[in-house]
Amino acid sequence: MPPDDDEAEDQQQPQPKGAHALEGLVVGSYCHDVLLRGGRVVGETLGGAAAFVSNVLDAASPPEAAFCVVSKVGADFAYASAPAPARRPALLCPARPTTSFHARFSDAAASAHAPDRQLRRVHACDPIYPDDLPDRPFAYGLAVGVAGEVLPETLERMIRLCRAVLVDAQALIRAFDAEDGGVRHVALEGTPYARLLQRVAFLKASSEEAPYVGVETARRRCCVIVTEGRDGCRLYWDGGEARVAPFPAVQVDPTGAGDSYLAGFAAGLLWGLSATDAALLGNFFGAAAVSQVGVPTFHPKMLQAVKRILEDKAIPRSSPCINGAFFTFQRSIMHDELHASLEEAARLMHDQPPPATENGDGIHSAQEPTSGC
Ligand SMILES: Nc1ncnc2c1ncn2[C@@H]1O[C@H](COP(=O)(O)OP(=O)(O)OP(=O)(O)O)[C@@H](O)[C@H]1O
Ligand SMILES: O[C@H]1[C@H](O)[C@@H](O)[C@H](O)[C@@H](O)[C@H]1O
Repeated sequence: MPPDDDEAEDQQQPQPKGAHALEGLVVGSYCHDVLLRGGRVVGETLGGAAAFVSNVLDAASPPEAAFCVVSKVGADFAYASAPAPARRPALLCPARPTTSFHARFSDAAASAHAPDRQLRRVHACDPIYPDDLPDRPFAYGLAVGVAGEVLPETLERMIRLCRAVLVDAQALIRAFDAEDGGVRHVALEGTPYARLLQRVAFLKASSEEAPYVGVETARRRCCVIVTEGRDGCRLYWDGGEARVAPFPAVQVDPTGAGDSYLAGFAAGLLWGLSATDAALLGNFFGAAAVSQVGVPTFHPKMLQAVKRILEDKAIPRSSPCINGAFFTFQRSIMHDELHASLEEAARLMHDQPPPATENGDGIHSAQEPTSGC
Protein backbone atom coordinates (compact mmCIF):
# COMPACT_ATOMS: atom_id res chain seq x y z
CA MET A 1 0.00 0.00 0.00
CA PRO A 2 1.58 3.40 -0.96
CA PRO A 3 2.14 5.68 2.06
CA ASP A 4 -0.36 8.52 2.41
CA ASP A 5 0.94 12.08 2.72
CA ASP A 6 1.17 11.86 6.49
CA GLU A 7 3.21 8.68 6.34
CA ALA A 8 5.54 10.12 3.70
CA GLU A 9 6.08 13.14 5.93
CA ASP A 10 6.76 10.84 8.92
CA GLN A 11 9.39 8.93 7.00
CA GLN A 12 11.24 12.16 6.17
CA GLN A 13 11.27 13.22 9.80
CA PRO A 14 14.78 14.12 11.06
CA GLN A 15 16.28 11.44 13.29
CA PRO A 16 17.11 12.52 16.84
CA LYS A 17 20.87 12.78 17.31
CA GLY A 18 23.31 13.11 20.22
CA ALA A 19 22.86 12.34 23.90
CA HIS A 20 19.11 11.98 23.62
CA ALA A 21 19.08 9.81 20.53
CA LEU A 22 17.06 7.29 22.54
CA GLU A 23 14.68 9.78 24.16
CA GLY A 24 11.16 8.51 24.80
CA LEU A 25 7.81 10.26 25.18
CA VAL A 26 5.32 8.82 27.70
CA VAL A 27 1.76 10.13 27.37
CA GLY A 28 -0.97 9.38 29.93
CA SER A 29 -2.18 10.88 33.19
CA TYR A 30 -1.26 10.01 36.76
CA CYS A 31 -4.23 9.15 38.92
CA HIS A 32 -5.39 8.37 42.43
CA ASP A 33 -6.19 4.68 42.96
CA VAL A 34 -8.50 3.67 45.81
CA LEU A 35 -8.48 -0.10 46.47
CA LEU A 36 -11.60 -1.59 48.06
CA ARG A 37 -12.36 -5.02 49.40
CA GLY A 38 -15.67 -5.96 50.96
CA GLY A 39 -16.79 -2.31 50.75
CA ARG A 40 -13.77 -1.22 52.82
CA VAL A 41 -10.87 0.95 51.64
CA VAL A 42 -7.73 -1.19 51.94
CA GLY A 43 -5.27 1.02 50.11
CA GLU A 44 -4.85 4.44 48.49
CA THR A 45 -2.01 4.75 46.04
CA LEU A 46 -0.51 6.74 43.22
CA GLY A 47 -1.72 5.22 39.95
CA GLY A 48 -1.94 5.88 36.27
CA ALA A 49 -0.04 3.85 33.72
CA ALA A 50 2.41 6.75 33.30
CA ALA A 51 3.50 6.38 36.94
CA PHE A 52 4.14 2.62 36.66
CA VAL A 53 5.79 3.07 33.28
CA SER A 54 8.20 5.79 34.43
CA ASN A 55 9.10 3.70 37.45
CA VAL A 56 10.23 0.81 35.25
CA LEU A 57 11.87 2.99 32.57
CA ASP A 58 13.85 4.73 35.34
CA ALA A 59 14.91 1.32 36.62
CA ALA A 60 15.63 -0.61 33.47
CA SER A 61 16.41 1.64 30.49
CA PRO A 62 19.97 1.81 29.17
CA PRO A 63 21.84 4.74 30.76
CA GLU A 64 21.73 6.87 27.61
CA ALA A 65 17.94 6.55 27.22
CA ALA A 66 16.10 9.54 28.69
CA PHE A 67 12.35 10.04 28.57
CA CYS A 68 9.79 12.72 29.31
CA VAL A 69 6.24 12.30 30.60
CA VAL A 70 3.19 14.29 29.53
CA SER A 71 0.57 13.80 32.20
CA LYS A 72 -2.24 15.91 33.68
CA VAL A 73 -3.43 16.24 37.28
CA GLY A 74 -5.66 18.59 39.27
CA ALA A 75 -4.73 20.81 42.21
CA ASP A 76 -5.81 17.94 44.51
CA PHE A 77 -2.97 15.67 43.27
CA ALA A 78 -1.80 13.86 46.39
CA TYR A 79 1.63 12.75 45.21
CA ALA A 80 3.18 15.96 43.87
CA SER A 81 6.08 15.75 46.32
CA ALA A 82 6.42 11.97 46.25
CA PRO A 83 9.72 10.54 45.02
CA ALA A 84 9.92 9.21 41.46
CA PRO A 85 7.89 8.55 39.39
CA ALA A 86 5.53 11.43 40.10
CA ARG A 87 8.45 13.81 40.52
CA ARG A 88 8.29 14.12 36.75
CA PRO A 89 6.01 17.13 36.82
CA ALA A 90 2.53 16.80 35.43
CA LEU A 91 0.66 19.58 33.69
CA LEU A 92 -1.58 21.17 36.29
CA CYS A 93 -5.27 21.67 35.48
CA PRO A 94 -6.51 23.73 38.44
CA ALA A 95 -10.12 23.63 37.26
CA ARG A 96 -10.32 19.81 37.19
CA PRO A 97 -9.77 17.10 39.79
CA THR A 98 -7.06 14.48 39.37
CA THR A 99 -8.27 11.37 37.54
CA SER A 100 -9.31 8.84 40.13
CA PHE A 101 -10.33 5.18 40.06
CA HIS A 102 -12.01 2.93 42.59
CA ALA A 103 -10.88 -0.69 42.17
CA ARG A 104 -13.20 -3.18 43.86
CA PHE A 105 -11.52 -6.55 44.42
CA SER A 106 -13.60 -9.67 44.70
CA ASP A 107 -12.85 -12.27 47.36
CA ALA A 108 -13.33 -15.10 44.87
CA ALA A 109 -10.04 -16.67 43.78
CA ALA A 110 -9.43 -15.13 40.37
CA SER A 111 -8.48 -17.41 37.50
CA ALA A 112 -5.52 -16.32 35.39
CA HIS A 113 -7.79 -14.65 32.84
CA ALA A 114 -10.85 -13.60 34.84
CA PRO A 115 -11.22 -9.90 35.61
CA ASP A 116 -9.60 -9.46 39.01
CA ARG A 117 -11.31 -6.20 39.89
CA GLN A 118 -14.22 -3.94 39.00
CA LEU A 119 -12.98 -0.50 38.04
CA ARG A 120 -14.90 2.73 38.34
CA ARG A 121 -13.63 6.07 37.09
CA VAL A 122 -14.63 8.51 39.80
CA HIS A 123 -13.02 11.69 38.42
CA ALA A 124 -11.49 12.52 35.07
CA CYS A 125 -8.92 15.26 34.55
CA ASP A 126 -8.62 17.07 31.21
CA PRO A 127 -7.62 15.10 28.12
CA ILE A 128 -4.09 15.47 26.78
CA TYR A 129 -4.22 17.53 23.60
CA PRO A 130 -1.76 17.39 20.67
CA ASP A 131 -0.45 20.85 21.65
CA ASP A 132 0.45 19.53 25.12
CA LEU A 133 3.20 17.38 23.56
CA PRO A 134 6.74 18.80 23.21
CA ASP A 135 7.45 19.82 19.65
CA ARG A 136 10.55 17.71 18.98
CA PRO A 137 11.34 14.26 17.63
CA PHE A 138 11.55 11.22 19.91
CA ALA A 139 13.00 7.76 19.38
CA TYR A 140 9.89 6.12 20.78
CA GLY A 141 6.55 6.93 22.38
CA LEU A 142 4.32 5.11 24.84
CA ALA A 143 0.59 5.91 24.68
CA VAL A 144 -0.58 4.82 28.11
CA GLY A 145 -3.88 6.51 28.93
CA VAL A 146 -6.19 5.18 31.63
CA ALA A 147 -9.29 7.34 31.38
CA GLY A 148 -9.67 8.22 27.71
CA GLU A 149 -7.20 11.11 28.01
CA VAL A 150 -5.08 10.17 24.98
CA LEU A 151 -7.29 11.58 22.22
CA PRO A 152 -7.08 10.16 18.66
CA GLU A 153 -5.48 13.41 17.48
CA THR A 154 -2.95 13.17 20.34
CA LEU A 155 -2.00 9.63 19.33
CA GLU A 156 -1.66 10.83 15.76
CA ARG A 157 0.69 13.61 16.88
CA MET A 158 2.73 11.05 18.86
CA ILE A 159 3.05 8.97 15.70
CA ARG A 160 4.39 12.01 13.84
CA LEU A 161 6.90 12.87 16.58
CA CYS A 162 8.15 9.38 17.48
CA ARG A 163 9.99 6.86 15.32
CA ALA A 164 8.14 3.98 17.00
CA VAL A 165 4.96 4.13 19.08
CA LEU A 166 3.89 1.47 21.57
CA VAL A 167 0.26 1.62 22.66
CA ASP A 168 -1.62 0.14 25.57
CA ALA A 169 -5.07 -0.91 24.30
CA GLN A 170 -6.62 0.37 27.53
CA ALA A 171 -5.87 3.89 26.26
CA LEU A 172 -8.05 3.25 23.21
CA ILE A 173 -10.96 0.98 24.09
CA ARG A 174 -12.19 2.07 27.51
CA ALA A 175 -15.69 3.54 27.83
CA PHE A 176 -17.15 4.89 31.06
CA ASP A 177 -20.70 4.53 32.34
CA ALA A 178 -22.33 7.96 32.43
CA GLU A 179 -23.98 7.20 35.80
CA ASP A 180 -21.38 5.45 37.92
CA GLY A 181 -18.14 5.63 35.87
CA GLY A 182 -18.01 1.82 35.50
CA VAL A 183 -15.29 0.85 33.02
CA ARG A 184 -16.25 -1.25 30.02
CA HIS A 185 -14.64 -1.89 26.64
CA VAL A 186 -15.64 -1.07 23.08
CA ALA A 187 -14.42 -2.71 19.86
CA LEU A 188 -11.27 -0.98 18.64
CA GLU A 189 -12.41 -1.30 15.04
CA GLY A 190 -15.32 1.07 15.73
CA THR A 191 -13.11 3.81 17.23
CA PRO A 192 -11.20 6.62 15.48
CA TYR A 193 -7.96 4.98 16.67
CA ALA A 194 -8.37 1.99 14.32
CA ARG A 195 -7.05 3.80 11.23
CA LEU A 196 -3.86 4.70 13.13
CA LEU A 197 -2.92 1.11 13.95
CA GLN A 198 -0.85 0.57 10.84
CA ARG A 199 1.45 3.37 11.97
CA VAL A 200 1.85 1.91 15.47
CA ALA A 201 4.72 -0.52 16.18
CA PHE A 202 3.27 -2.51 19.11
CA LEU A 203 -0.20 -2.76 20.62
CA LYS A 204 -0.46 -4.40 24.05
CA ALA A 205 -3.74 -5.77 25.38
CA SER A 206 -4.61 -7.88 28.41
CA SER A 207 -6.41 -11.16 27.73
CA GLU A 208 -9.62 -9.44 28.87
CA GLU A 209 -9.10 -6.64 26.33
CA ALA A 210 -7.88 -8.87 23.46
CA PRO A 211 -11.36 -9.77 22.08
CA TYR A 212 -12.13 -6.04 21.73
CA VAL A 213 -8.85 -5.45 19.90
CA GLY A 214 -9.46 -8.24 17.38
CA VAL A 215 -6.03 -9.84 17.36
CA GLU A 216 -6.31 -11.46 13.91
CA THR A 217 -7.13 -8.16 12.20
CA ALA A 218 -4.78 -6.04 14.29
CA ARG A 219 -1.70 -8.27 13.82
CA ARG A 220 -1.77 -7.50 10.09
CA ARG A 221 -1.23 -3.83 10.95
CA CYS A 222 1.18 -3.98 13.90
CA CYS A 223 2.65 -6.45 16.37
CA VAL A 224 0.04 -7.34 19.02
CA ILE A 225 1.04 -8.46 22.50
CA VAL A 226 -1.51 -10.18 24.70
CA THR A 227 -0.59 -10.39 28.38
CA GLU A 228 -1.99 -13.39 30.23
CA GLY A 229 -1.44 -12.60 33.91
CA ARG A 230 0.51 -15.30 35.69
CA ASP A 231 0.79 -17.27 32.40
CA GLY A 232 3.10 -14.69 30.79
CA CYS A 233 2.30 -13.32 27.33
CA ARG A 234 1.98 -14.02 23.63
CA LEU A 235 3.15 -11.96 20.67
CA TYR A 236 1.38 -12.00 17.32
CA TRP A 237 2.87 -10.42 14.24
CA ASP A 238 2.09 -10.73 10.55
CA GLY A 239 3.51 -14.15 9.80
CA GLY A 240 4.41 -15.46 13.23
CA GLU A 241 3.69 -15.70 16.93
CA ALA A 242 5.49 -16.60 20.14
CA ARG A 243 4.63 -17.47 23.72
CA VAL A 244 6.89 -16.01 26.39
CA ALA A 245 7.16 -17.70 29.78
CA PRO A 246 6.32 -15.82 32.99
CA PHE A 247 8.29 -15.36 36.20
CA PRO A 248 6.97 -16.58 39.52
CA ALA A 249 5.32 -13.99 41.77
CA VAL A 250 3.22 -13.83 44.90
CA GLN A 251 0.46 -11.49 43.84
CA VAL A 252 -0.68 -8.93 46.41
CA ASP A 253 -2.04 -6.28 44.02
CA PRO A 254 -2.49 -6.76 40.26
CA THR A 255 -2.69 -3.00 39.58
CA GLY A 256 -0.05 -1.76 37.18
CA ALA A 257 1.10 -5.20 35.98
CA GLY A 258 0.26 -4.39 32.37
CA ASP A 259 1.85 -0.92 32.60
CA SER A 260 5.04 -2.30 34.13
CA TYR A 261 5.05 -5.04 31.50
CA LEU A 262 4.88 -2.50 28.65
CA ALA A 263 7.71 -0.40 30.09
CA GLY A 264 9.88 -3.48 30.68
CA PHE A 265 9.21 -4.53 27.10
CA ALA A 266 10.16 -1.07 25.78
CA ALA A 267 13.33 -1.11 27.88
CA GLY A 268 14.19 -4.51 26.38
CA LEU A 269 13.88 -3.07 22.87
CA LEU A 270 16.06 -0.13 23.89
CA TRP A 271 18.74 -2.57 25.01
CA GLY A 272 18.63 -4.04 21.51
CA LEU A 273 16.66 -7.22 22.22
CA SER A 274 14.27 -8.80 19.70
CA ALA A 275 10.57 -8.33 20.53
CA THR A 276 10.20 -11.90 21.85
CA ASP A 277 13.30 -11.51 24.05
CA ALA A 278 12.19 -8.04 25.20
CA ALA A 279 8.90 -9.61 26.28
CA LEU A 280 10.90 -11.50 28.91
CA LEU A 281 11.79 -8.15 30.48
CA GLY A 282 8.10 -7.23 30.25
CA ASN A 283 7.10 -10.40 32.09
CA PHE A 284 9.85 -9.78 34.64
CA PHE A 285 8.58 -6.30 35.56
CA GLY A 286 4.93 -7.38 35.36
CA ALA A 287 5.67 -10.05 37.96
CA ALA A 288 7.59 -7.54 40.10
CA ALA A 289 4.62 -5.14 39.96
CA VAL A 290 2.02 -7.60 41.29
CA SER A 291 4.12 -8.50 44.29
CA GLN A 292 3.72 -5.01 45.83
CA VAL A 293 0.88 -2.55 46.30
CA GLY A 294 0.87 0.49 44.03
CA VAL A 295 4.00 1.62 42.19
CA PRO A 296 6.63 -0.93 43.25
CA THR A 297 10.03 -0.28 44.78
CA PHE A 298 12.79 -2.41 43.29
CA HIS A 299 15.66 -3.75 45.34
CA PRO A 300 18.88 -2.02 44.15
CA LYS A 301 20.74 -5.35 44.06
CA MET A 302 18.07 -6.78 41.81
CA LEU A 303 18.33 -3.82 39.44
CA GLN A 304 22.12 -4.07 39.35
CA ALA A 305 21.82 -7.75 38.45
CA VAL A 306 19.28 -6.99 35.68
CA LYS A 307 21.52 -4.28 34.20
CA ARG A 308 24.52 -6.63 34.27
CA ILE A 309 22.51 -9.28 32.45
CA LEU A 310 21.36 -6.82 29.81
CA GLU A 311 24.82 -5.36 29.29
CA ASP A 312 26.06 -8.88 28.80
CA LYS A 313 23.24 -10.24 26.61
CA ALA A 314 21.94 -7.32 24.62
CA ILE A 315 23.40 -6.55 21.23
CA PRO A 316 25.56 -3.41 20.92
CA ARG A 317 23.34 -0.40 20.34
CA SER A 318 25.42 1.47 17.78
CA SER A 319 22.16 2.52 16.12
CA PRO A 320 18.92 2.66 18.07
CA CYS A 321 17.02 -0.57 17.60
CA ILE A 322 13.70 0.87 18.67
CA ASN A 323 12.88 1.89 15.16
CA GLY A 324 9.94 0.59 13.15
CA ALA A 325 12.18 -0.40 10.28
CA PHE A 326 14.48 -2.63 12.30
CA PHE A 327 12.42 -4.68 14.72
CA THR A 328 13.13 -8.34 14.86
CA PHE A 329 10.41 -10.46 16.39
CA GLN A 330 11.80 -13.97 16.77
CA ARG A 331 13.31 -15.30 19.96
CA SER A 332 17.11 -15.37 19.88
CA ILE A 333 19.26 -18.38 20.75
CA MET A 334 19.94 -16.91 24.18
CA HIS A 335 16.22 -16.57 25.06
CA ASP A 336 16.11 -19.42 27.58
CA GLU A 337 19.41 -18.36 29.12
CA LEU A 338 18.07 -14.81 29.48
CA HIS A 339 14.97 -16.16 31.23
CA ALA A 340 17.10 -18.22 33.63
CA SER A 341 19.37 -15.26 34.45
CA LEU A 342 16.41 -12.95 35.07
CA GLU A 343 14.78 -15.58 37.27
CA GLU A 344 17.97 -15.61 39.33
CA ALA A 345 17.89 -11.79 39.55
CA ALA A 346 14.22 -11.87 40.63
CA ARG A 347 15.25 -13.73 43.79
CA LEU A 348 17.25 -10.67 44.86
CA MET A 349 13.99 -8.73 45.03
CA HIS A 350 13.31 -10.59 48.24
CA ASP A 351 16.71 -9.93 49.79
CA GLN A 352 14.91 -7.63 52.15
CA PRO A 353 11.17 -7.12 52.53
CA PRO A 354 9.64 -4.41 50.32
CA PRO A 355 8.57 -1.31 52.24
CA ALA A 356 4.96 -2.45 52.74
CA THR A 357 2.74 -3.00 55.74
CA GLU A 358 0.51 -6.02 55.84
CA ASN A 359 -3.06 -5.07 56.62
CA GLY A 360 -4.60 -8.50 56.62
CA ASP A 361 -6.42 -8.22 53.31
CA GLY A 362 -3.73 -9.53 51.03
CA ILE A 363 -3.41 -5.91 49.92
CA HIS A 364 -0.60 -3.92 51.50
CA SER A 365 -0.38 -0.18 51.79
CA ALA A 366 2.97 0.64 50.25
CA GLN A 367 2.36 4.32 49.68
CA GLU A 368 0.38 6.78 51.67
CA PRO A 369 -0.65 9.95 49.94
CA THR A 370 2.04 12.50 50.69
CA SER A 371 1.45 16.08 51.70
CA GLY A 372 1.50 18.65 48.98
CA CYS A 373 -2.13 18.11 48.14
N1 LIG B 1 0.33 -13.37 39.19
C1 LIG B 1 1.33 -13.13 38.33
N2 LIG B 1 2.48 -13.85 38.38
C2 LIG B 1 3.49 -13.60 37.54
N3 LIG B 1 3.46 -12.64 36.58
C3 LIG B 1 2.36 -11.90 36.47
C4 LIG B 1 1.22 -12.10 37.34
N4 LIG B 1 0.27 -11.22 37.01
C5 LIG B 1 0.77 -10.49 35.98
N5 LIG B 1 2.02 -10.90 35.66
C6 LIG B 1 2.89 -10.36 34.59
O1 LIG B 1 2.44 -9.08 34.23
C7 LIG B 1 1.98 -9.08 32.86
C8 LIG B 1 0.74 -8.21 32.75
O2 LIG B 1 -0.28 -8.76 33.58
P1 LIG B 1 -1.81 -8.80 33.17
O3 LIG B 1 -1.98 -9.65 31.98
O4 LIG B 1 -2.56 -9.17 34.40
O5 LIG B 1 -2.04 -7.29 32.75
P2 LIG B 1 -3.24 -6.29 33.01
O6 LIG B 1 -4.51 -7.08 33.20
O7 LIG B 1 -3.17 -5.30 31.92
O8 LIG B 1 -2.80 -5.61 34.36
P3 LIG B 1 -3.32 -4.24 35.01
O9 LIG B 1 -4.53 -3.77 34.24
O10 LIG B 1 -3.64 -4.65 36.40
O11 LIG B 1 -2.18 -3.30 34.90
C9 LIG B 1 1.75 -10.55 32.50
O12 LIG B 1 1.93 -10.76 31.11
C10 LIG B 1 2.82 -11.23 33.34
O13 LIG B 1 4.05 -11.17 32.69
O1 LIG C 1 -3.36 2.97 38.23
C1 LIG C 1 -4.06 2.04 37.47
C2 LIG C 1 -3.19 1.45 36.40
O2 LIG C 1 -2.57 2.43 35.66
C3 LIG C 1 -3.94 0.47 35.52
O3 LIG C 1 -3.19 0.11 34.40
C4 LIG C 1 -5.25 1.00 35.03
O4 LIG C 1 -5.94 -0.09 34.47
C5 LIG C 1 -6.10 1.62 36.11
O5 LIG C 1 -7.18 2.28 35.53
C6 LIG C 1 -5.34 2.62 36.93
O6 LIG C 1 -6.16 3.06 37.96
